[in-house]
Amino acid sequence: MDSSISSSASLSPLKFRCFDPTYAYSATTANHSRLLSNLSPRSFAVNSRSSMETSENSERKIVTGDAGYVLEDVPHLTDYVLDLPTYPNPLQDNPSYSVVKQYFVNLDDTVAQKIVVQKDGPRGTHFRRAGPRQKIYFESDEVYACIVTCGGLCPGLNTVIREIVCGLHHMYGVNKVLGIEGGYRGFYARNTIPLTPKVVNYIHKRGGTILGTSRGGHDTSKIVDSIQDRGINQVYIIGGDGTQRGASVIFEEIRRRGLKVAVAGIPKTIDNDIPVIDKSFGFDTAVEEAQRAINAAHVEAESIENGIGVVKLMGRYSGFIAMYATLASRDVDCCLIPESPFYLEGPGGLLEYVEKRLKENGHMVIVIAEGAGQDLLSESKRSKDHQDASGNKLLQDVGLWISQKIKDHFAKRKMMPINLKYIDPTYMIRAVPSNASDNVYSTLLAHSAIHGAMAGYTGFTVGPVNGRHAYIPFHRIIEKQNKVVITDRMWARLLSSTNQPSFIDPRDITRSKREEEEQQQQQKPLLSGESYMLEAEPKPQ
Ligand SMILES: Nc1ncnc2c1ncn2[C@@H]1O[C@H](COP(=O)(O)OP(=O)(O)OP(=O)(O)O)[C@@H](O)[C@H]1O
Ligand SMILES: O=P(O)(O)OC[C@H]1O[C@](O)(CO)[C@@H](O)[C@@H]1O
Ligand SMILES: [Mg+2]
Repeated sequence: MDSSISSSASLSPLKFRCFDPTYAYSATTANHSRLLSNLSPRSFAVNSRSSMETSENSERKIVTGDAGYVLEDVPHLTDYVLDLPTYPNPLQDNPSYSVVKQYFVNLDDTVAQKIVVQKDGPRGTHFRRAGPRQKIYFESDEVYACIVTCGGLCPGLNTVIREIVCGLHHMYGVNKVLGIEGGYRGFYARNTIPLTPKVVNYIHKRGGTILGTSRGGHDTSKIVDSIQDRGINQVYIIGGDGTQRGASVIFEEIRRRGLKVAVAGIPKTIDNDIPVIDKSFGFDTAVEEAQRAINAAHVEAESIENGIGVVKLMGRYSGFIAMYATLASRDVDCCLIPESPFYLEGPGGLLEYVEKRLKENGHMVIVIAEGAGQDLLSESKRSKDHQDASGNKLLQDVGLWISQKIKDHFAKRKMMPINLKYIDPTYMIRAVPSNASDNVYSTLLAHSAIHGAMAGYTGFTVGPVNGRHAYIPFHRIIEKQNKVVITDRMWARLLSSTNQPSFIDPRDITRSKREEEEQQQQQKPLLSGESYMLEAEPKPQ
């Protein structure tokens, strides 16, 4: 019996559920049929809920247990490839690792998404714990891996590349790793780079990605053709939400073709906008670097009468960098993020607050995330929607816009001369090498991805959930974005540290809370099993 099955089967009593009828095809094939034959036929329940946005065929492997326990499992090669042989994990003979007690992850280990629980509350969603398994599905000399980086830059990309190459080599004796140049389109339109531990030895000290990156150019069948033609059987895809969507489609096509190819996603996003995981690599480095710009803005503002420093930071839809840099700095008087609407004119508006701060303090610092206030800009400039090659909305420069608005306000009113300095460090923050903690974090992500692929898991993104690395099915990563919740304590801490007005109409707070509650309600059936057409019966003991 293969590892995924034994692990699932031992979580008894179990209820197997899926959300898409296409699951039936894999359930009746390969090893899963053996597992399912051990369960009551009624335990196979189908729900009419629509499948995820980008991959219509996506299946969801849901295992339920006692007390509202739910495992949102990831696919395994044995779901659709028949009779795959297994091999002992070479790590057990590795001098560095073999001394570790219980080095291999217990097949039943799962990681809880919700760790604050009540006595009688449901245990909630869990994910399969990441880490090395005793049995693996690839022999060392059989593996032909490739790595691709897509989307915008992020500190730590080179570290992840380095650690995939070195991890595969040192832990599993894999020598064939190919770097795909220039993002997804590199699979079919660019050269490849053979990657060895020697080639990647020093790359973690450099910013960017040695492989290059791009937006757009995702042609699924050409990409999978290239994977198939080259004989690649492990695909490591490093990128943000768009990239993970692309990875999900690639995985679906690979499964459709029945290929023994593991697809592992490593989440990269400087904006920290990927849900489920604790945080993304490079985020700490970005916040640290952002603080240097805030310090400069503060020094400039403080040194001159009525000085105003404006710093624009990245954050297209999520203002995490701005929020954390502001909280860390304590020199910021106002932080504006996409999640928190604001207005300029009138009582309680931004301009009134700027006047107040200058009168009280003689200077002020404003941090603004690039996605903040875009509705105001669009109104004033009547701009058309422009998109980048991946379909992401191109933003207007809110930093320049707000600086001009503040200048115009004080000029018009002839009340006090101001000195405004606008600093835009956005790309400087992205292009630096990762700091020490992001380097270690990136290493763990790379290793978790390798262990997962070697153990035959596929169609997953790896990342820490409450501090423990887990394998998360693609659909959970791409179904929504991680955003700052402005009704949470962290944003309240920020408001209290800057003393800025919340700029929010109390009615908006009520609406936001209601939306959150509704969202939780929508998820409830998944946790409690209420919406399933057939209720599963526990396996007879
Ligand atoms: N829905 C999708 N289906 C297939 N491919 C996609 C999809 N969305 C995006 N991609 C591809 O993923 C790659 C990266 O996407 P995108 O430019 O949005 O960056 P990202 O991965 O979200 O990173 P970031 O936004 O953090 O810079 C692009 O090559 C794009 O074509
Ligand atoms: O200019 P580029 O490379 O398209 O990237 C800009 C975007 O990439 C990000 O860094 C990540 O999504 C955003 O914060 C930013 O809007
Ligand atoms: Mg993105």
